[in-house]
Amino acid sequence: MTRVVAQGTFDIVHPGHLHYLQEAKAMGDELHVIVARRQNVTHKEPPVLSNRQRRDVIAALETVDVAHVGHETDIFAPIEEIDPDVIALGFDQHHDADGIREALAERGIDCRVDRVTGREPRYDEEILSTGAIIDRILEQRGSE
Ligand SMILES: Cc1cc2nc3c(=O)[nH]c(=O)nc-3n(C[C@H](O)[C@H](O)[C@H](O)COP(=O)(O)O)c2cc1C
Ligand SMILES: Nc1ncnc2c1ncn2[C@@H]1O[C@H](COP(=O)(O)OP(=O)(O)OP(=O)(O)O)[C@@H](O)[C@H]1O
Repeated sequence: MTRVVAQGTFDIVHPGHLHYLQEAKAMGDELHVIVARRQNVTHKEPPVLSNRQRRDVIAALETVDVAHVGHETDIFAPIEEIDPDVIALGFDQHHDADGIREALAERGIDCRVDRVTGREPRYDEEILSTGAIIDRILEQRGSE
């Protein structure tokens, strides 16, 4: 049984997220998803939706076996608990795969780190970024 971990913010789910989670699931048999805590999303605008709401939506997806709200301070604490065989990084996740491999080795966690592919829009109106969906909302509703 191969256990895979995926992670991200997942604020307003879109088909790019579905692609990521499907590819991550295809790397093994059981998919766990760590949903980033709002306080740890510091490299972009923090999510609009709460930790729990984002976790609950991800948990309801068919590809996902278990969804967890991430740890407050130590991103490797849930990894130690889940004990995955593979960590699937998203195509544009800012984390450095080698840095993660080093941190895993220091903690004695035996786990592969792979990156999944990105997905391009399949039609004109398809929006594959939460930030772009929020921009569209502000554009269309912001002045109401
Ligand atoms: C292996 C791994 C484990 C993570 N675990 C946590 C965690 O426990 N808690 C958390 O808040 N964020 C965690 N994160 C960070 C977020 O999932 C995420 O990468 C970032 O904060 C959100 O940015 P993104 O949606 O652009 O990837 C983890 C990231 C990685 C790569
Ligand atoms: N178009 C896409 N194709 C493949 N994976 C994607 C796509 N969009 C997002 N992902 C993946 O989903 C995971 C979570 O992404 P995240 O929650 O940061 O969404 P986002 O839409 O990229 O957000 P934002 O637009 O605010 O940067 C990341 O690993 C990311 O690589």
